[in-house]
Amino acid sequence: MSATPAITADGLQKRYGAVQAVDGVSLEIRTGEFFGLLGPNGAGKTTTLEILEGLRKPDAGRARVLGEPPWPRNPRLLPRIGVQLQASAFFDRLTAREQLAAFAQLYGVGPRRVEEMLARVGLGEFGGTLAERLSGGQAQRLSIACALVHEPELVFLDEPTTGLDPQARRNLWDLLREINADGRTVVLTTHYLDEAEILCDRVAVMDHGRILRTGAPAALVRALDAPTRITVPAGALAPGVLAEARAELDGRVEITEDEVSLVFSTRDPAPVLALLTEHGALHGLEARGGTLEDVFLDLTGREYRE
Ligand SMILES: Nc1ncnc2c1ncn2[C@@H]1O[C@H](COP(=O)(O)OP(=O)(O)OP(=O)(O)O)[C@@H](O)[C@H]1O
Repeated sequence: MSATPAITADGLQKRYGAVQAVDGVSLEIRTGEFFGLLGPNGAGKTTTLEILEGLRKPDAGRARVLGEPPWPRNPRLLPRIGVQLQASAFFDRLTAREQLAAFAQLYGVGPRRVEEMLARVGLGEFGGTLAERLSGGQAQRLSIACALVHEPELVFLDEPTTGLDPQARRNLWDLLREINADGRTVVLTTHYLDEAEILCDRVAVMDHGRILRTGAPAALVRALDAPTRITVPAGALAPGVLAEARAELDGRVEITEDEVSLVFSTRDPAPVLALLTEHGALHGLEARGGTLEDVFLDLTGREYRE
């Protein structure tokens, strides 16, 4: 990883009428990093991305992308960055191959690269299919191929997996990982917590136009010091044992039971595990630490809604 950041932003602002869409965003994205802007709908992720892509002028603040100002539209940057357009922006009545070839031509890239890219994104057999006939996942792959056809160092992706079924999302995650493993810096926006957690080296958690926290997903979760939830099937402990445990662990462990589950919530799981082991109640045990959902709740005081 090079020491020069791929992107820096300082105090970015953007207002649309009464809406302050971006409200003082500062960030630094390292070269080679897989970076996520994470937040609920309307958090200002797309607007921030568009400023970094050079598609929108900020009202205030300063951005540098690969050492260059992205605005006004900077011709030195265009060959070095890839911007994934929404699938709906495809030209009408073109096949997947023709669509990609049109992008390749814009960048002066030859036809061999078009075939390579089709294969690379798993569309090798669909080159002759009309873009409008592709499935949601295939269309996303084609739009990613269009963003990559000129081999950019830095790729911007705006909610690349929105609307896809779980299998298609997983397949696309594999592709995105490969793109990053090639050495490219990847910046994506997402409102999916699991996606951010699984893919991103670091995320910026956004809400109401501001970045609330930036860090590696695991580090953000750890810093929260959220309790561990240990769950076993309801009835795993006899009522007498449970009553005794409640008395003994009072103040250290919160114990709740409904018809389905017996749940222990604690920052000190050892005595709970010892108790369950002693009573042969480990069958079906699940343990879960905090998640980015807890981080969001902690930062905003409200539940995260995708
Ligand atoms: N062109 C525009 N004109 C007016 N308001 C806009 C425009 N674009 C975005 N907004 C508003 O600015 C705010 C931030 O929008 P933005 O699209 O950046 O958020 P987002 O986090 O990407 O959300 P989403 O996932 O819904 O796209 C929202 O309140 C949105 O309604």
